Amino acid sequence: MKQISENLVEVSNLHFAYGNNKVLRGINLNIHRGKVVAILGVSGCGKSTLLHHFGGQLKPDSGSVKFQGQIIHELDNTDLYAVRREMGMMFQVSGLFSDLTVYDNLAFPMREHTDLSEEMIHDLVLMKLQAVGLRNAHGLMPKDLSGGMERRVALARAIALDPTLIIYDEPFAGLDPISLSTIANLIRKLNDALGITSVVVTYDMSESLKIADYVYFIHDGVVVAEGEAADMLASNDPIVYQFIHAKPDGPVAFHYPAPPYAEDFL
Ligand SMILES: Nc1ncnc2c1ncn2[C@@H]1O[C@H](COP(=O)(O)OP(=O)(O)OP(=O)(O)O)[C@@H](O)[C@H]1O
Repeated sequence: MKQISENLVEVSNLHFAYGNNKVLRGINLNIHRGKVVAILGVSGCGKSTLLHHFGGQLKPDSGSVKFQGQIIHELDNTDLYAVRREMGMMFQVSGLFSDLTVYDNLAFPMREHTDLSEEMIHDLVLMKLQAVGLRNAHGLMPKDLSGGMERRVALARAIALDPTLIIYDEPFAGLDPISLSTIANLIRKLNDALGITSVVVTYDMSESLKIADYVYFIHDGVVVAEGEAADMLASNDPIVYQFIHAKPDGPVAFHYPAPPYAEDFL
């Protein structure tokens, strides 16, 4: 019998460069089934680039990403398509269709990817909206939603096809503190209620540490620290401390790598 690994996703020694810009320099991390895992790092450290390897939009220069034991970059189109269906995604930009109601935005992936009847889709759409507290907003257009509501609809759409994994890319960006807390709590609640696995990629340390089980800190294309969220909050590790307390000075350099300053003067 095939043994099911505890890890839903395994990233091994992942390297990737855009031309000469080496963004990922040997990332190693695992996403445990059933957990909320946060991947934290400052803007531009390569978080989105890493995520694009999960769905096979980018191919590694070396190393691999495995999803349920399958090496993503070795899959043919049919298998890659099947894997992507198991991954729900929610991005900072909601990506809702502006000319469709909330209901139709949610029904869209179901109509597109399943043979379910309209009656069944109706029940499922309302169930997903209920899960994010917006059942009665089904008739609204995206322009009528607040930023927080729009993010919740996007979340409902991310779970439309009952994914195994949900990937959140900067889910808290641009939200007021109350909406931000609502989204954070929903990420945790949905993860546990639906028995799924969640990856939250963000620069928002405080909110993600509140809801994550495990945390990876990324800097300069490698994992520089990792651990249980509760341990990270109490950690004296200088790198972790600098990240969590947003200190501009510390082991993580403020300056872009450069030769000594004096060398730039003639
Ligand atoms: N399509 C691309 N072509 C060339 N360079 C890119 C491309 N996408 C990203 N980069 C570069 O790769 C680096 C990492 O970008 P990435 O978007 O992965 O970081 P990030 O941590 O997700 O940042 P942010 O939070 O600001 O989105 C940056 O230096 C960026 O300029």
